[in-house]
Amino acid sequence: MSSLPAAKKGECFMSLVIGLTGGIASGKSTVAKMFTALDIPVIDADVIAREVVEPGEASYKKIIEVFGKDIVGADGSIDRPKLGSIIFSNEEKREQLNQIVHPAVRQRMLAKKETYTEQGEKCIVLDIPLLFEGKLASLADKTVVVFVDEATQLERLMERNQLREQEAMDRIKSQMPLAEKAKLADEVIDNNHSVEESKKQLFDLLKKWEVME
Ligand SMILES: CC(C)(COP(=O)(O)OP(=O)(O)OC[C@H]1O[C@@H](n2cnc3c(N)ncnc32)[C@H](O)[C@@H]1O)[C@@H](O)C(=O)NCCC(=O)NCCS
Ligand SMILES: Nc1ncnc2c1ncn2[C@@H]1O[C@H](COP(=O)(O)OP(=O)(O)OP(=O)(O)O)[C@@H](O)[C@H]1O
Repeated sequence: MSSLPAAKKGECFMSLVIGLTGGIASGKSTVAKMFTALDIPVIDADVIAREVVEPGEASYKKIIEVFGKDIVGADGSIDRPKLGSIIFSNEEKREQLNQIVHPAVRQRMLAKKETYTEQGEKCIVLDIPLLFEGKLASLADKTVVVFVDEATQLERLMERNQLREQEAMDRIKSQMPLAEKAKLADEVIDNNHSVEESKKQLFDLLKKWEVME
């Protein structure tokens, strides 16, 4: 099985843009890797959100203005665990951070998407945890939610990030409930079971959308 080849230069062509979303630790990155393995480009909002707050970036300076110098670690970069512990338990602070970071993320994601479209990619994935919260669904032709029930989400999040239950619940509650996201999506991948089962669901979808043979 393989993904279809990119269009030739100059060929009249539209990319299928898939918005991949879900909740924290629901399995977006796990599914994103399946796209990458098919040579389908994935633009990851979490990666870009790290890039735009590197020292020297405009968002880095704004974060220090709002959250103070204490938010900078010994190496000069933003202390992410510290910033996380502030914003996941305080909605007002979270909103302040979102207002600094999200416009920069959106701009950089759009530029990358444009580049892939110009290269003639048949399918492009935007991996955006806050696709619905940030009203970004219009960037995609199709939306896919990676779904897990809350107990599984909590267990996987605590395990992966070594968090206590309350800290993990704060992070889960800082996002739109996954069941609501599932209702808004075009398609849902049920990731409560094995990774192989999720892969099968993804492949069925890609065949339906004629991205895969
Ligand atoms: C708070 C920060 C410093 C914590 O960094 P950390 O390295 O611990 O986590 P990471 O960035 O890998 O995010 C992990 C997950 O947390 C969730 N998350 C991150 N930011 C937010 C937010 N503002 N609101 C709700 N959920 C969020 C997402 O599901 C994300 O996949 C960081 O997440 C951040 O800068 N967030 C603001 C930017 C943002 O909204 N990023 C999400 C994609 S645009
Ligand atoms: N089907 C599965 N079975 C068991 N473990 C899984 C499954 N899918 C994902 N995981 C594990 O659950 C954790 C969360 O998965 P992943 O990192 O893909 O989620 P995510 O949605 O990208 O998270 P985040 O939004 O926080 O970046 C990881 O430790 C991953 O290995």
